Amino acid sequence: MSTVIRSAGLGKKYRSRWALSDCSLEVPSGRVVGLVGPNGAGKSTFLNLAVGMLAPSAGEIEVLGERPTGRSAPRTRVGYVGQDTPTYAGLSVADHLRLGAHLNPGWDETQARQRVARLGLDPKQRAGRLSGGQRAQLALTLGLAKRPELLLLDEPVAALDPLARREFLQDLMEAVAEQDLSVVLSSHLVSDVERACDFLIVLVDSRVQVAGDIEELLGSHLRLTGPRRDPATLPAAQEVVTASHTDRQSTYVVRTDAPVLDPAWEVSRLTLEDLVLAYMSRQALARADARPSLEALR
Ligand SMILES: Nc1ncnc2c1ncn2[C@@H]1O[C@H](COP(=O)(O)OP(=O)(O)OP(=O)(O)O)[C@@H](O)[C@H]1O
Repeated sequence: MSTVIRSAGLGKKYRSRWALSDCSLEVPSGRVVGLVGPNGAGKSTFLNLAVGMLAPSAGEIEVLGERPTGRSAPRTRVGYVGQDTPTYAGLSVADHLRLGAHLNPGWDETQARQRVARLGLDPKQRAGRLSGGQRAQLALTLGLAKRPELLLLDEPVAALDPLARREFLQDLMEAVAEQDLSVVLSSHLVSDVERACDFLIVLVDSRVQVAGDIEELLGSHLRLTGPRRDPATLPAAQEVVTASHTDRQSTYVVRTDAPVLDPAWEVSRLTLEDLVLAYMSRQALARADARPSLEALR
């Protein structure tokens, strides 16, 4: 398996506050990676470090085998579309395509033109006169036509209407299949991740909570419901992600590779949303310093 992003102990600090801390990851190539987390979790910070717009305060990051801020940074091999869908207000759609062709050795003119036509964007229209969603589409078109090996997208679909969003994710999956492309996209929407992604990173409070192949993660997480039970009595092979209790009943989300043999438990699988929410609420509990003791969670 080759790796497109590798980070070890990566961190970024603003004054005394860590925007990203202790991030150690290996992102495999040829995947569409969903980077999910609440506002302020550190998603943009991670993407900015990967594209070389920020330098780490701690640890290191390699993208396509190179340091993103170094001399041999793979700038032409990495596409990036930021949250603010960067376009030049005074330039027309056609000007943007010309600029893209000028700046990028691997520029795919046909793809860019076809996409602009399919989206119904007027080549003569200035970017400043496009709607927010149209500007986002233009920025995404530029990102794809660059034909990067790795495409980093920060909230790419936030400004798009539901149909446009679905079509864009479809385009992305086709590009991955046809162009030998890897993608990391940040999103608040688990439904988008579910539709397009096969690898998940959950980031909360500047820390990676869980990362891995989505099918494997869904296969190794279970919900156990049964008679009320203290977490200390669970087998060591069952890592507790979340726990909640009523007077008589306990519900755990556990990570385990071993089968659950205890007949007292009703065992069920998680949806991707359940999984993401479990890791988010675990971190929220840790933040509130409410360890999952039976009393605290009553
Ligand atoms: N330039 C900056 N100066 C100071 N703090 C910053 C700066 N940029 C980001 N931060 C802080 O770093 C943390 C992580 O921010 P980041 O933008 O990476 O989060 P995010 O997960 O992308 O959030 P969102 O989903 O809202 O875009 C936040 O607490 C934010 O306030």
